[in-house]
Amino acid sequence: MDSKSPIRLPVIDFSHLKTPDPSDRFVWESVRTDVFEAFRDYGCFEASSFVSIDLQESVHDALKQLFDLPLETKLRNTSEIAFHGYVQSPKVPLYESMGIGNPFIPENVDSFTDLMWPHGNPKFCESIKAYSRKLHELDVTVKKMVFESLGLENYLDEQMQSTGYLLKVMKYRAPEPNESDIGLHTHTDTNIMTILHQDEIGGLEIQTKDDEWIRVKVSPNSFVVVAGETFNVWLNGRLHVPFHRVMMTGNRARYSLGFFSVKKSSSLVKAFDEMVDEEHPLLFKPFDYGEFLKFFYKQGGIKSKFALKTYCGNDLRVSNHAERS
Ligand SMILES: O=C(O)CCC(=O)C(=O)O
Ligand SMILES: [Fe+2]
Repeated sequence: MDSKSPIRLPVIDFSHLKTPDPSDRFVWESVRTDVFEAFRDYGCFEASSFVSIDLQESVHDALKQLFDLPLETKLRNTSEIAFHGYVQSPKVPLYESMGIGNPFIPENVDSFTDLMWPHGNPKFCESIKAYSRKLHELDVTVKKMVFESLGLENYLDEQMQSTGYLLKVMKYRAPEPNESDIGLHTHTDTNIMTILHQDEIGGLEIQTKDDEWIRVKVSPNSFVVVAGETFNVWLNGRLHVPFHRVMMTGNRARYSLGFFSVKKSSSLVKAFDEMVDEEHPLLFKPFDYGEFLKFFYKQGGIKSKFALKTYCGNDLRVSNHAERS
């Protein structure tokens, strides 16, 4: 048996939740408990049954069509914001990605589609729009559940106002026989939260608190929801933020998709006051997200494993010592 297969991420069924604010409190509260415990213990979970298999399939067809476009067409997708444009880098030779900012705004998907297909591609456009609406709904639902679990619901609206979104679509080609099988290096996500979906090739691996790697089971109908560093700063360390990576196997290309919620640049990230007390001393000093990203990319971006701790970690030993002296 594969040494990475015995443990599985918690699987949470979202099919009984009709809307983000359901009338059935019992279902809501039981899913909410599962979500919070999964984030606390694993930093992630599989959310099943949130979109239909038909929609998943049409989005995956759309991705293949997109990455099959000629390179010069893909390069038209440019942006000053990291990962919003076309990305291909010798640091991650198997990897290629493109991004659509705030994709639940229909005009943003329209202009991306026009850029790639000047004669139009209504099927691509409509399936990405429908998908983004669902992912946005899942994002809000999960955050509302985590905030409610800690009595922080009053912060939700304010935090949503200062959040931007990125739909990042990714292709990993199969490695040549002499190449490394690393699709994406071990990293944590520095943003608030990420919702991932991978196709049937698989390869996403998540590290547990006990440093064991779990190879995420492929499922056509589920997403992996991953807690990011920013979320953990707000909650002053109450979540686990998992290391993860992509390892390629076999000889077929892998397609995946990530819906990233990101604190807007030039907004302050700091722990909520209620999360800091004697038992939970402040772990991270308040910081500006845009400034942190500049530091992060200077350090080599995705390869710098403990970037946030290095940037703004509160060295408790030092501050305790300072208080004493
Ligand atoms: O492709 C994947 O499944 C993972 C991507 C990822 O972790 C990231 O872009 O941060
Ligand atoms: Fe990631």
